[in-house]
Amino acid sequence: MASSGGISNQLFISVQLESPRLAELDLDPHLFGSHPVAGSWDPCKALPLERASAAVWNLSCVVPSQREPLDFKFLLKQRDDSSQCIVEEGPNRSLGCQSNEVEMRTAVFKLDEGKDVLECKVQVETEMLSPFDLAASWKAQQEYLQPSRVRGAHDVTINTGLEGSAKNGFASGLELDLEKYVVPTPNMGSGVVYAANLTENPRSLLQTGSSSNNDTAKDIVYNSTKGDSSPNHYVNTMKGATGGHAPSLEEQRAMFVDRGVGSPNFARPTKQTFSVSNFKLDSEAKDMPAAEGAVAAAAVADQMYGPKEDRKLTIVLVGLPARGKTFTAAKLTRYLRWLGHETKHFNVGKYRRLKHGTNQTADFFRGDNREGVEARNEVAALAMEDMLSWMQEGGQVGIFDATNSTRIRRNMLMKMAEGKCKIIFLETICNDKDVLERNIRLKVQQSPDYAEQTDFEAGVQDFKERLTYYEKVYEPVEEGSYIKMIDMVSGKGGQLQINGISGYLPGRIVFFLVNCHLTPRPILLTRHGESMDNVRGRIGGDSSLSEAGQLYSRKLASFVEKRLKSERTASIWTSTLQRTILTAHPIIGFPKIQWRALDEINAGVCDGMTYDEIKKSKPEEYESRKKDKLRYRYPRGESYLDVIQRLEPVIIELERQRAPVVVIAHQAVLRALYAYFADKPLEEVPNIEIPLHTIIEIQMGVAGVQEKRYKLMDAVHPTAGL
Ligand SMILES: Nc1ncnc2c1ncn2[C@@H]1O[C@H](COP(=O)(O)OP(=O)(O)O)[C@@H](O)[C@H]1O
Ligand SMILES: O=P(O)(O)OC[C@H]1O[C@@](CO)(OP(=O)(O)O)[C@@H](O)[C@@H]1O
Repeated sequence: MASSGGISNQLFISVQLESPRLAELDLDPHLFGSHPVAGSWDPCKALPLERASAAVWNLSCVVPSQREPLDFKFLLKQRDDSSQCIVEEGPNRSLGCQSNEVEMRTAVFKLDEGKDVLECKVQVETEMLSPFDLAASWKAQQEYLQPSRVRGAHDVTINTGLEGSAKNGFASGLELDLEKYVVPTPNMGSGVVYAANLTENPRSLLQTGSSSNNDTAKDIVYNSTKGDSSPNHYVNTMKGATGGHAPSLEEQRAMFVDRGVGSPNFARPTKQTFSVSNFKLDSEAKDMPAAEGAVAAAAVADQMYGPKEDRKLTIVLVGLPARGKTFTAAKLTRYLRWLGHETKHFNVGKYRRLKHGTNQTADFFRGDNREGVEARNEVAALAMEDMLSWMQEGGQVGIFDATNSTRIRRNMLMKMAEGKCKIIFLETICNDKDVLERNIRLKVQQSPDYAEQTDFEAGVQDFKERLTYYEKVYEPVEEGSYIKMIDMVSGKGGQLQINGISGYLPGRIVFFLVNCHLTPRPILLTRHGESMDNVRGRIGGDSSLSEAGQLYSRKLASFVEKRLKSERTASIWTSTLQRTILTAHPIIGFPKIQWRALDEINAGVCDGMTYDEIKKSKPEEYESRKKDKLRYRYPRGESYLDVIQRLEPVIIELERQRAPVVVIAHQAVLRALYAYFADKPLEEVPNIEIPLHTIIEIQMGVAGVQEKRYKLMDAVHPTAGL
């Protein structure tokens, strides 16, 4: 199978059927065939062609590249009675699924019990395309509202037309008001938490008790129930944290599995340093990279050849206030943690608030207020010290979040980091007045600095004054290695400039940032409808849907239609397994894209077995998985870590998309995707609850990520494993 970067190519099929008589006879052409996408030879599930002009009907669809040829035929349905089908004469049409082809055989239909013959001109083209090509093609069509072609192929137009649900007996009985289906969210909560509140707690300040105040100190409570007095045991209950999670003990302690990218710790944080000799000596299984392939290979190379300071990385944010520094820092932290890098976000503002209180007026930030400048430099140095100590204890990537807007400040940081870690400056620049105005208002709403300001407009005024003081002394970065994000969110000619960036991890960071944006849109995550294997308690496989699963597919179609009715465009992503394709089938009007990367965790030799059968016939496998479900790899199959690795392109593409996306996938895969959005530690991934017949809506917004859940129906057979 052809693939690029872990994404399998797809066979794009474009069909045209032409006859002036079809419309006269009130006949609608359809296509049905051997693949589930084409209805598995079930005339009820045949794909309708869309009328392009008086005599021409079109259909484009996508099937995964496969070994078996795709057999199909045309059939005609009477417009007012779709149960009356006329199948075309002659042998099945057959498409080899690996190449580009064109077929032109005329379709012949016998009408009126053979007394009349209808001939239609047919053109069938196939082409191998990547999911990216397809998404680009769809986007182009939406933007220009005219047919576009990507590498010569037509647009993706699947299940278009207004028949569909009601006509095919797909009525779902869904309530008009979707709010009726909302259920509580167990994790993220529906409120947005100001990202700075979730950053590292200032251990130097808390340990020495040098806090002079205040609200912030009051809000950081010692979690005595855990009986541990280390600074990591402070639970943040800051104002505004409505349902978001402060890093828990487990999260902070989470055994981050190094997926081996540019860091010295292979299996867990440890004070040991790495050398070629201890690499050889300590190469027992547990010290080896948890993931294999290119990622691990890059890590081995880095570990063996890279100078020590290159293996620790600090991203130092630079920029005027309200330029999205904290927002970007939090997002990058989440991404790197999800990939398995031990990453921490240090926010100097949090240190300032703890040491100097939350009620500082703009005056405190004046460039000629010597006391103010010294106080700010002092807390920056404290945060940097904390970060460097943490790195010495095994941390890999530190994100240092402050304005750092003068050269003197940056020089101080570089000096402190010398010989300890590599520094990359990440400068966020925004010149768009509208975006700035929105950002300023968001900051005054969210920042603990204004929590006690009852007059909102007075807060805005004070913040604007603070901004002008910063502007007076601001020196854009021209030194060292840097990434500049310039007007990336305004949608008007934004760009990313980079200087002196090298190495695997910095490269990934650049790629991630270039794909991020702020366009609000929902991402809907759902498992497929209940499958026959779910009913039998069998894992893996490629079974079709149970009756309950089919009902869910219809409810989901109705939900998508209602939820996305005001959207200009959206896309439906499925895996290449038929339970997700069948679940997507009733959805009309949106392109559907199959991703191999969304296929369920490969259970290898256990595929098709029940958990009980595994326990009885492979007790050692059962026990190993129970002990370490995250790292356990099924023999000839995959581990959760493998799944996360192959999902990275999916995450990047979800970040890049500006339109809503509906992801119909599987339990393990959705656990991994959800963990990214909910910032869950890797150790928790294999046990995250992803119930059947429930939609998890992730709202990507200007203030961060929010979650909402809709339960459309009960799951009959629970399918959580081991
Ligand atoms: N690259 C960016 N450019 C401009 N605004 C951004 C960017 N990224 C995020 N934002 C927006 O800026 C708002 C304020 O961001 P924040 O991170 O608190 O600012 P800062 O830390 O720079 O003071 C965010 O809520 C977000 O909507
Ligand atoms: O990792 P565990 O908890 O076993 O969950 C993953 C399992 O979920 C299942 C259901 O048991 O997913 P799916 O519903 O997509 O079929 C299995 O196929 C898969 O092996």
